[in-house]
Amino acid sequence: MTSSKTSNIFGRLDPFEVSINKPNSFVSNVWRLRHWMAPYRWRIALALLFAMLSATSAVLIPVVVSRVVVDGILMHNYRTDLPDYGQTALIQWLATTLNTEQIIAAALVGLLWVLLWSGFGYAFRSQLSYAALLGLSDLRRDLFAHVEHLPSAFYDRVMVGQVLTRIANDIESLSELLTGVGALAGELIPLIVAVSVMLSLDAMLAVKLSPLMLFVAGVIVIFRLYSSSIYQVIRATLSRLNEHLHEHLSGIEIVQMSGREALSFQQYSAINQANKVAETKAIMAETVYNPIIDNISYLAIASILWLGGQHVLNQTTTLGSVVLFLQFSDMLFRPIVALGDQANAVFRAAAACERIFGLLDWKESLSVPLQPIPLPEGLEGRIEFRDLNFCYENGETVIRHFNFTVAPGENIAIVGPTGSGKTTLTRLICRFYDVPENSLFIDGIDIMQIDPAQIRKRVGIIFQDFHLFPGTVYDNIALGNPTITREDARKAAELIQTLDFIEALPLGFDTVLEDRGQNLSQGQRQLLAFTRVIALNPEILILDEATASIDPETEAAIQAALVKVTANRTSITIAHRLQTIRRADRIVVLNHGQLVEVGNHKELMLRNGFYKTLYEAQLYKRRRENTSSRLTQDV
Ligand SMILES: Nc1ncnc2c1ncn2[C@@H]1O[C@H](COP(=O)(O)OP(=O)(O)OP(=O)(O)O)[C@@H](O)[C@H]1O
Repeated sequence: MTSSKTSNIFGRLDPFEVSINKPNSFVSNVWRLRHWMAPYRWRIALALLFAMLSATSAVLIPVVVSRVVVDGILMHNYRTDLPDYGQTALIQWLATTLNTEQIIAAALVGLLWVLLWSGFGYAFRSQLSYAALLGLSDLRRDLFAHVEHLPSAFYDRVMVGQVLTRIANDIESLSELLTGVGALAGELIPLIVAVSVMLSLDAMLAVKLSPLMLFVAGVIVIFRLYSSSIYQVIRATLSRLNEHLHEHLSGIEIVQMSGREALSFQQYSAINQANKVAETKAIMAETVYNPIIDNISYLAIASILWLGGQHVLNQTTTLGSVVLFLQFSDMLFRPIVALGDQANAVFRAAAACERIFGLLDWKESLSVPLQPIPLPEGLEGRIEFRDLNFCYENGETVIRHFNFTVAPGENIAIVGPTGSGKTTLTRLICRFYDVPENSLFIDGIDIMQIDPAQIRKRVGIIFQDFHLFPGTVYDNIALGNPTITREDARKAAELIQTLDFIEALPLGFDTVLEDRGQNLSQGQRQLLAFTRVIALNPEILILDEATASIDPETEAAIQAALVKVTANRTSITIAHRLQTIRRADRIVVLNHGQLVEVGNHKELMLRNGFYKTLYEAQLYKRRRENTSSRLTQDV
């Protein structure tokens, strides 16, 4: 029995198609971030404590100036009914202790609060940024671990580049959000402290000023709603510009060969123009917005002088309190403006959260048996297809009623026109996809009852597009498998006749392969791919057109080595060039996913069927190519 394939929360949608317009999802997504931030909660708590201490110090600076210096020292108006948070007593004590004037003591205490304000502010920001960095680095690691285990079917639909940019860019957006929220907390705490001080000094004046704050908040909200749509267009056009650049530069030779430069230029210019229009709108909006915000703060100063002045004349407040209100005006507006400035980061983070968690929640996986049947120690290598039908996600059946048995140790070749299903068959044996139960067996065990990881340890495959990882030659042969020693790698290289070329490299097996083996020739890269699979010593070997890009001399060496490695080992070779598989025990001929003929080369040629037509067509094509290349050389 196998566990059923887990359904995903977005049905058939991809995580990158998920709309961000899901009410409440942002709040719940941000709330979910606590899972990654929780290990750093003490650091966050410490950061918040520093923020409070910084805010308190920030508020005490104006208190010293207004209540002690203006009201007390300059106006001699010591009103004990108004709070001064112990500053008058502290300054008087300091003046007596230092035997100095009160104004000097006030300046020293003011300096102390300035130093504490900046010191605690620095400690708050650094602790919070570090906590965000650690939490998001854990999230990035978890995301990578998750995408690494998503099955091939997922990557058939979603481009790898898309996953990469999502992991990089979306985490960056979250980082902006977390540090932005931290910065906001750093502004909001002084705001709260300032408002409570203002209410305790002159509640009426504070209430009279509140409509102005609401007006500022309204202006900011309207502006940010308008600008967010512009910034969305800017982001979309920028990423399309990048995509266009990437696609056209990576295929620059094809673009130039097919004379597509002008068309490509036109397309790029059109997106660039759309970006320019949006950027211009953004510049216009910002140039109107910034002076408005600046002028609003002057309006606040004027309102405080006007309303506060009346209170001073009525003797309901002191001059020092008005000075304090003036000093606080910046503290009141800065958080509201900062909140507006963070709006874009919040919109970006909302989309990023949606995609990150959409990807993390993507539960697509291969069916894994609850109690897998272990593969026997020494695998015979019998592969049995019983009326196998298979279709990819798009629903079209690509393998139809396929019945065939590969005997232990047999060397099979699969041939057929392009798109006939050759590669698909080999991918099914490697269990990159789920197949219907009781349709594919290895050594008599239904492949759906075997743990996929087990299968991949016992089946070696050389893909058409083999992949070399950053690292040394040895790293690329062993691929982190601790059971493959250097000696194994050496033996494999010897068998496949790659030892000479590896030892000729500057550091032999320790030579670092730059940029996916760009410092090797195509043939050398393919030889390494062969060495890798032979070092693994798999019981079943699959070769997908693996000799396609090797020069005749290297190919001859490989063919000789292959005779050795395929002896007494089940092997399946997909080869487009039919001359290379003439020695196969049996050749399976596929057409439109169906088995049309089976037999060895001789038998199939005698049958005068589909294989013979394919073979002769290829021979004819090859002769024509050779003739035309000879003619070109003669000319
Ligand atoms: N990942 C995929 N998702 C959807 N359809 C696919 C996928 N891979 C292959 N196909 C389709 O399945 C069919 C068989 O493809 P397959 O690659 O197995 O053929 P092939 O015989 O190996 O072709 P070629 O000789 O060109 O490599 C084709 O119609 C192809 O378009």
